[in-house]
Amino acid sequence: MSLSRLSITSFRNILTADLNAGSGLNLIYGKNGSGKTSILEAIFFLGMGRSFRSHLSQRVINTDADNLVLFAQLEEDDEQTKIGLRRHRNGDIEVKINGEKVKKLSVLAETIPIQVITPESFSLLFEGPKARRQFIDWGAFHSDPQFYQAWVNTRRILKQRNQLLRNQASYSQIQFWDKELVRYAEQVTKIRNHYVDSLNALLKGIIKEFLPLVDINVSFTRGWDSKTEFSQLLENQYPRDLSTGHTVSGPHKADLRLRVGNLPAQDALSRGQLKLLVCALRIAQGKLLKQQLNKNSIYLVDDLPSELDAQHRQLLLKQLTETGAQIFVTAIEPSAIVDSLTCPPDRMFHVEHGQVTFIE
Ligand SMILES: Nc1ncnc2c1ncn2[C@@H]1O[C@H](COP(=O)(O)OP(=O)(O)OP(=O)(O)O)[C@@H](O)[C@H]1O
Repeated sequence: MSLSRLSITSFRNILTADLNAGSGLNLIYGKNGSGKTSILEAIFFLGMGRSFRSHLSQRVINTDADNLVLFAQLEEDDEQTKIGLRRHRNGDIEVKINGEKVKKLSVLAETIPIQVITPESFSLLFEGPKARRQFIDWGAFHSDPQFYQAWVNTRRILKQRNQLLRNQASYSQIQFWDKELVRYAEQVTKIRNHYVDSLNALLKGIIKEFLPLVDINVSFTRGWDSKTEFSQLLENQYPRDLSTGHTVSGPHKADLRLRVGNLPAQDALSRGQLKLLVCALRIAQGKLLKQQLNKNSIYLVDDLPSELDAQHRQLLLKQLTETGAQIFVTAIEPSAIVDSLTCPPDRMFHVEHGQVTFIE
């Protein structure tokens, strides 16, 4: 899977741009504020219907426009897929795949599996468990078709349960929902657990190359005490849930634990090492998807050179290119990437004041 054509209209400072991308490494370079990240953000927006930089999607629409328009042509084997997206300032979003209107944005994510590595990717480790859970769920979503609906159902029931708790409902009223909650929560947990197990096998090899001297351990925690059945836990914790007004433990608290010896990874590793660990996690995800579904991810790597020395830059680019996936990399100076590659980039684009130029 690769994106052969990308057309951007009224996205941040890009008024119009047309890129014919290569199926390998695409280098996007330009000065600060020129619009490099905006190109990656536009690709991400096409895959997710939202930005990776801002929760407020209207912020990505160019200040002088009412809506933004994105179009992409994807190639997989001999098949072509055309995706069009229009996002209005009032929040309306229209998506078409091969001319057909699409209602659920999850169809976009299924069509374009996207991996993002940005200088902010550390948040995967530093922020609360939400970002790490999203990391697991990206893989669970792609690797098991049952996951999405099971997770949607879990969240829906949790919401209803929490509403009842806030209304001081009796345990017998809550119990009705708990039966269904347990069923979906167990399904979600099983898929997540299985996914992290499969990922670990690949991850070990990648981490060994990136951080050979560090003993990193990655494990899955399901969101409640490992010795107690979920149904029992819900019953035991009812008084506490009632007093807090929400379900304290459950699959919505699942996490990925990253440890170096006895310490959390963020306390034991330098910033550069943390960046490499995040990259290793993302590369492992891409490789696993390729193994499981023979589907390539698209990697968006913003400001790749930052925080990395020349040796690790080289190593990261080697690992990324070896995945066989299409890669979009940004840098201020092209030499920061070109000098770390064993062969020239597939395509190069220069960005200046939102204008994108293909460099022959
Ligand atoms: N909605 C918008 N409308 C118009 N311009 C915008 C909008 N949002 C952001 N910008 C501008 O678009 C520019 C593009 O920023 P972007 O982050 O893509 O640059 P960059 O090349 O990645 O820079 P850096 O190297 O500093 O990360 C910025 O100058 C920003 O002020």
